Formats: sequence, C-alpha cells, structure tokens
Amino acid sequence: MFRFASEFASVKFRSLSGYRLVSLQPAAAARRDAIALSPNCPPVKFSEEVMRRPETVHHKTVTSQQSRPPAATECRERSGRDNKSDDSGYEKSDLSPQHSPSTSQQRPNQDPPLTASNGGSTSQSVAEKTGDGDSDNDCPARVSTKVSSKTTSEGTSSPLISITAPQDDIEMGGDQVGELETNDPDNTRPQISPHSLGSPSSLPRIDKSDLNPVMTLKGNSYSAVKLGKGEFGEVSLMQSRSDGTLMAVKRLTKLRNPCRAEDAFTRETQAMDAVSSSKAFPKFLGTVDRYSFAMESIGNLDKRTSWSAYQMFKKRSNQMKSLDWLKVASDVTKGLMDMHEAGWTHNDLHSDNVMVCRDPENQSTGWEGKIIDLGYAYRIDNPPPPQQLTAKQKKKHFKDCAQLAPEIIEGTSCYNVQSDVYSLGVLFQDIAAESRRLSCLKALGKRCANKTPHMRPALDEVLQELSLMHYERLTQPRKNGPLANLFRSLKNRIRA
Ligand SMILES: Nc1ncnc2c1ncn2[C@@H]1O[C@H](COP(=O)(O)OP(=O)(O)OP(=O)(O)O)[C@@H](O)[C@H]1O
Repeated sequence: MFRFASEFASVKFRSLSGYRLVSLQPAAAARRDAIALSPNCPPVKFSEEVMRRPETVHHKTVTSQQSRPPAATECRERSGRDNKSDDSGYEKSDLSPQHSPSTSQQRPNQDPPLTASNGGSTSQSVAEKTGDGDSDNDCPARVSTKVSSKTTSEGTSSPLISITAPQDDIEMGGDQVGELETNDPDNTRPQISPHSLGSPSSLPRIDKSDLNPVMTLKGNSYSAVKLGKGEFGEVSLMQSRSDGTLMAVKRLTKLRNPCRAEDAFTRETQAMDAVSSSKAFPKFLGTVDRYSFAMESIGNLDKRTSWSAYQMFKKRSNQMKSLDWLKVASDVTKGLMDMHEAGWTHNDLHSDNVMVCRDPENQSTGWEGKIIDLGYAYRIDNPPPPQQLTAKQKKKHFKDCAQLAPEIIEGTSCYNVQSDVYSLGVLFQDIAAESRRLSCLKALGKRCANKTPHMRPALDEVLQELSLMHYERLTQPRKNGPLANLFRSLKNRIRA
C-alpha cells in the first residue's frame, strides 16, 4: 500500500503476462533486521532459529524470509504516487487519485457526508484544521519506546515494551513521522485523502503490553522475526504473553503525515475487520496502537509454508500444481466476493498481495489463497474521486501497473467492483503464465480484464467457471503424463 521510490536502491522490471512487476531492492538501511536483544534473552545460539523466551518458543526454524518483492507494488509510486516530495507524505493517499499540483490544492471535497458510524471526521477536515497536517504538531506527540522488564504472574521476567523513546524495529507504536525521503519525478502531489472513517475505537483492541516479539538469533544477535515488509509497512511475528497466540503485527512505518496515516490505518483496519469472517483473509485480531494492528499469521513458520503468489512464481519450484493454482484462484475470487458483499473494494489486488499457503495443521491438504494488504481498500459507497493523471503518468501506469483497470488510469471512473474484477483477471493471467495447463484460466482472466467494464463477468460467474475447470481437471486424464507419452509413442510407431 505504501510505496516510496526513494526506499529502493534499484528498480528492475519483470513481466508476468500482462502484469509487469518491478523488483525493487530496498535500501540497505531499510532492509536491516532489527536487533532486538532483550535483557532477558537467553544466551542460546541457534542460527536462524526463532527465539522467544524459552518457555514460550513455539516455532523453531524459520528460513530467512524473502523480503517482499516490492515488485508488484510499484505502480502506485509510478502512478504519480511516487510524489513523495510533497508535504503530504501519506502514502496511502497515493491510492487516492492524484491531482496535478494545480488541481490538488483546489479540489473541493467531493465526498458524501460521512456517517456517524464511521466517525464523521475526514482527513481533509483534519488537514484543513492543521494546514495540511505535515507538521509533527498536527497530531499527538510522537511516542517512543524502550525495553524494560517486568515479572509476570508466573514469576518469570519478560521483556516489556514501554513507550518512552524512539522506537526500534521490534517495537510497535512509534511513528516515524518525518522519515520520508522524497522522490518526485513527476512533481505531482497526492491529494489529501478525504475518506477517513474516523477512529477505529469500535474495533477490537490488543493490549500492547501483552505482546512480545518473536526473536531469532542471527549470528551473535537476536532480531525480531519479520514476516514481510512493504514500502510503508512491516509485518512482524508477535506472541501473546497470556495465551501464547502467534500473530502478525503490521506497523505502518515511514509516515510523514500522521493525520493521513491515521486515515489509512483506520481504513485498513476497518476493512480487515469487515472481512474477518472470510476464510480468504487473515483474521483481524485487533488494533495495537495508532499505527499497528494484529492479524492472524498466515502459514506455518516451522516449515515455511507461506509465500506471496509472486514469490512462488519466482521460486519456479513446481511445488504448486495447476489444480493448486485453480484452488488459489477460487479462494481469491471468493474473498473478493466476500469483500464486496461487506461493502468494500480492495483496489490493489496483484500477485504480491495474494499469499499462498498450506493448511498448517494438515500438510497433506492442498494450497489456499489469502488476500492481504487492504491498505488501499475503500468503502464501495465512498471511493476516492477519479485520479487525474498527466499523459506521462498515464503512460507509466499503463506500462507498469497492468493490474489497474484502464478506466482508473484514464480517470474516467472511481475504483469499484468492476475494477477489482479487472485486477483479478490480470492475476489469473499471471498465474496462467506459470503453468502450461492453465490456458482456460488465462482465457477467463482475459474476459475479466476486458477493457470495457460492463463486459467483465460477475464474480459469481467467475467462481462457477473456476469450479468447472477444477472439476474437468480432476476428471480428465492427463495428456502429458508418462503413460500418455508412452501411448502416444506406441501409436506413432504403429503408424510408421
Ligand atoms: N497475515 C500475514 N501473515 C504472514 N505474513 C504476512 C501477513 N501479512 C503480510 N505479510 C507479509 O508482509 C508483507 C508486507 O505486507 P503488506 O503487503 O500488507 O505490507 P504493505 O506495506 O502494505 O506492502 P505494500 O508495499 O504492498 O504497500 C507481505 O508481502 C507478506 O509477505
């Protein structure tokens, strides 16, 4: 959701069927693992071993997690969302259509009035109050962190995160307002997002003091286990002290404009909560602090069984068969249907925002697909206004952000259900590019990614077709299996 061109030292493009992925190398500083030595960490040396306190270690081995191939995410920055040199700095507003410098400052608030249920305060009104909200004074003072220890009820001493000094990587809750480096080749500025949903106070809350980072020992030092990192958010593995539950805690980082960050944070958490009952999303567990929330951790860390679809493409391991991919395509389609039914659009669906995993309890079962990163989600009834891009920006979007529907890039439509279907179609084509046996999925993907929105199929129709493909794949004999090849060669010999 958050993208900063400046975060990356190099950018290279990779094309996956219609979707061009950009592989970005995070700057060294950004990649640096947190060294999070708790005063109470045991002096155990297990390289790459996930360590927490000995009494609560649940997961032992974790292969080094690939840093998220920033890959799939780039279009936002290239879409003129890379306008980080402006003062807004709120990356999530990037997903809001952008305006040229001239228009962005004059744009009237086009939003429908917000309801009481969503808090009724908009980031625009905040910005108006605060003069675009760029100053640190616009929002409550920064928090900062330090690690102290406390004795638990079991009499053991546990690291305790208290908020007192600038936060380090293992701790949540600090904002890093002002860290934005800017890179604004197009000299456009994100508009102020007027779509805040208000305070997420109605959401479940997780007591921060109940969370401990899960640690791993690398070399001589401990560092927090990172599940992944996006451009503006990072996801760490945490464990509840009270019941041992493992959870993925996503913290927004590199925030320049705290008010906008809160707007985005609120939307993401509200959307996560709205789809929490859907199996196709990680379960939302609760907000932790202003910029962190906890969700179900996807996959089995011991056996490293979750990757983004993009990472799986890159592995080229043939680990997933065409039937598995069809299952993932169905899961994502169902998830998108659930999300639309809950009143939200995703707006950022691509292969790096789809996780593929096996059921941790039963490795013999097939693969599942889960949709992540709701940082660009908007209420269907309250989308941001269409983005007005310059000709140059449009060209870039068409080239690099193939998952974005053309009407979104052209600025002729707001994000909507059909633009999500378009992104789904591009995802299907990316998946089909991975397997020769998925030409039917490719054809379906092309229909979903029809340039004309009303020609795109409805999601229930897509789901039916996927079920049919699945069924046919199960019932038809393989055309290229060893037996089929033998049979074919025998036939050829007989003919000769
Ligand atoms: N629930 C989860 N369980 C395990 N890993 C996760 C989970 N959520 C996210 N991740 C990992 O963290 C990475 C970053 O998450 P996410 O895409 O939400 O961050 P982001 O900052 O919004 O990224 P982006 O650059 O796309 O904006 C993901 O690619 C994935 O590898």
